[in-house]
Amino acid sequence: MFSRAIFLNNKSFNNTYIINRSLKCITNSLYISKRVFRPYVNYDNWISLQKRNQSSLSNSQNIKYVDLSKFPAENIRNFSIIAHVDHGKSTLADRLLELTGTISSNHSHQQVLDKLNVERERGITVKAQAYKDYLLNLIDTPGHVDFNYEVSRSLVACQGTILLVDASQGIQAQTVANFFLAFNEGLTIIPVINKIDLPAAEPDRVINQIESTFELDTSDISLISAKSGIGVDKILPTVIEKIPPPSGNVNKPLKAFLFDSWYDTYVGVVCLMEIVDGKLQKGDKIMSAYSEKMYEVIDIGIMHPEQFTTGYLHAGQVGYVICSMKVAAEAHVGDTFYHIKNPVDPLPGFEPAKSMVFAGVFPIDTNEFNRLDESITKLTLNDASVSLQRETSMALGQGWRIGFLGTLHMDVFKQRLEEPTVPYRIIYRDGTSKLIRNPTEFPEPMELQNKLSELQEPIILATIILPEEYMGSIIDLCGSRRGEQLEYTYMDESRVIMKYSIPLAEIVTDFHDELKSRSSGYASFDYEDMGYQTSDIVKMNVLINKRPIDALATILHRSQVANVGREWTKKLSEVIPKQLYEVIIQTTIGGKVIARETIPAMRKNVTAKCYGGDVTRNIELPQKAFYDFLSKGSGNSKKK
Ligand SMILES: Nc1nc2c(ncn2[C@@H]2O[C@H](COP(=O)(O)OP(=O)(O)OP(=O)(O)O)[C@@H](O)[C@H]2O)c(=O)[nH]1
Repeated sequence: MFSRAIFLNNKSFNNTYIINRSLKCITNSLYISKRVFRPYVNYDNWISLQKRNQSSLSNSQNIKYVDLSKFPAENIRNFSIIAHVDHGKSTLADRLLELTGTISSNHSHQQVLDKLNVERERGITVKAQAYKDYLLNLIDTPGHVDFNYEVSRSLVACQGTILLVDASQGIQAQTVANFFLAFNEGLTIIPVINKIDLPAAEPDRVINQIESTFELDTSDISLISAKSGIGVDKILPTVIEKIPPPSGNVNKPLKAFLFDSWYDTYVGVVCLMEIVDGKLQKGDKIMSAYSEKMYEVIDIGIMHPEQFTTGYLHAGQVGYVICSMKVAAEAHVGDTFYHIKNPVDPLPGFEPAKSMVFAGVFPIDTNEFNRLDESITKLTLNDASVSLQRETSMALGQGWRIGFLGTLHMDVFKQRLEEPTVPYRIIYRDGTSKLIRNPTEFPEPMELQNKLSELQEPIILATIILPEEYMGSIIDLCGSRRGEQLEYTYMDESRVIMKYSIPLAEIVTDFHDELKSRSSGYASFDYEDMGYQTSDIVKMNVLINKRPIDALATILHRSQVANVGREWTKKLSEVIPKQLYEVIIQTTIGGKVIARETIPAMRKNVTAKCYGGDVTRNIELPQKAFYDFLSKGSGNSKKK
């Protein structure tokens, strides 16, 4: 397994692995392709796509000229499509763009928007379409729960949304989550049932679900097949009729709302903004309400579907803005921009991005550090929501601790990372608190005793939708992950929605896979942040001949200590080769030994000598033993 390589920035780094929790679990291999290297670059920006696939995109003659002055606010509709994964959002978007002539109906285009599925998970784009006398801005939203905040911000830029539901699958967990995000933003929600061409389609059943779950009016619901085009022509007239125009005032001071950005190698950071009030034009000097940094607008226009310069955007319009922003990290989703001489109150709801899942990354060959460092730094340049910290481990040398918004976000960086960490919170008696993302930051026993008030861990609210016959098995699963059932309701005669509160640490690994396998793929899952909750968490140390191995320390719930402790000592005893002296492996909590294994010495006489003196002096735990230990799946041991 050590022969595999990862590729960052298209360069090969042999023997480089991504390792969770500093060292507890090494994955089989890490393959970061060039494509994943820019994970959240928005490839719906077709300039990027053209570079990748010239033949299918050489239709620039199809781009129509758009004169923005012809579209007063009442003729603008800003809308989005929200759906569970695979319910047909991209196919419908393609179809709508074809209908308006924004892209050709040439089949080579089909699913162009979907070619980079991983990247698309977070892709938020605006594709402006001129349709009759209307300018329709289709604002694409990320499809995954990790980006709930990003979804909610991109919905802020819309006045309405199409809630797309697959006619054969019905309402799924992300349909529910996305519905409530749109509902909470006060958007007009237009339900649409897709895939009616499928033999398994049950539109009547899905209509019932939509009525009972969301209480939406379905009297004139559109039944469509985005794939074949059936019924799609009715959608845009419904959008124009039902969704209100934006209500901004062009005469008020500028208020521009940033809801997405990406990094373009040629032009730097491209921001997507909605002009809530006022007018923004090329050459204007603007300021971020969050960072108070100043920028000058270099280019501005709409996505049609490529960047199409208009020189200005006014109230109600949505488009791209290129200003003198150097790195994506300066573009904060939800931030408000104003003219430097005319500050305004920022729009409510802004939250700086917060990482919830952390992974340690170390090169096996330390000579690769600089090259890997360069590539990882570039990665964070492109993705404002990745956080990066240098980390040094005694066992592994220099590496990085990379923070992600959630598990999918991390998956883009790394296809499968077995056991990432979550941030825990320490509350001190004096009322102060601290977040810890790394077991090395966990307070020492003395500090715990003298200063600590409580320890807390992040909790999520899980929404699981499943056929009733799998309830027992999923209830068992949630129970084994310290989940607490909050409610369950029947969506129709055979499908159930269950709500659970579960510690985030319990779902970041294989929860989703396990849910799928226990329900034969029928259960769907979505989650939202529920904040922190008091928890009996402890730090477990691993000692080799009495010396703690920092990279193997872990934070876990007290209920898991006995099992994990025993399993780890056993696994380590299997992978550490015999030495000239006896090797003692222990797992401890606050000095108390949980489990112990002994590897006998190769030769008795040497053992006696070493063991009698400084037991730590001669220990040279080979790195390979660590990797073997980790690759044996230590990370999953908690779950067994
Ligand atoms: N039979 C049928 N298949 C469809 C229809 N619409 C989409 N599909 C197929 O469903 C699959 C998922 O469609 P996408 O448009 O990629 O779905 P999506 O919601 O964008 O998926 P994500 O990008 O993963 O969020 C693709 O294989 C489509 O070809 C339809 O109306 N009928």
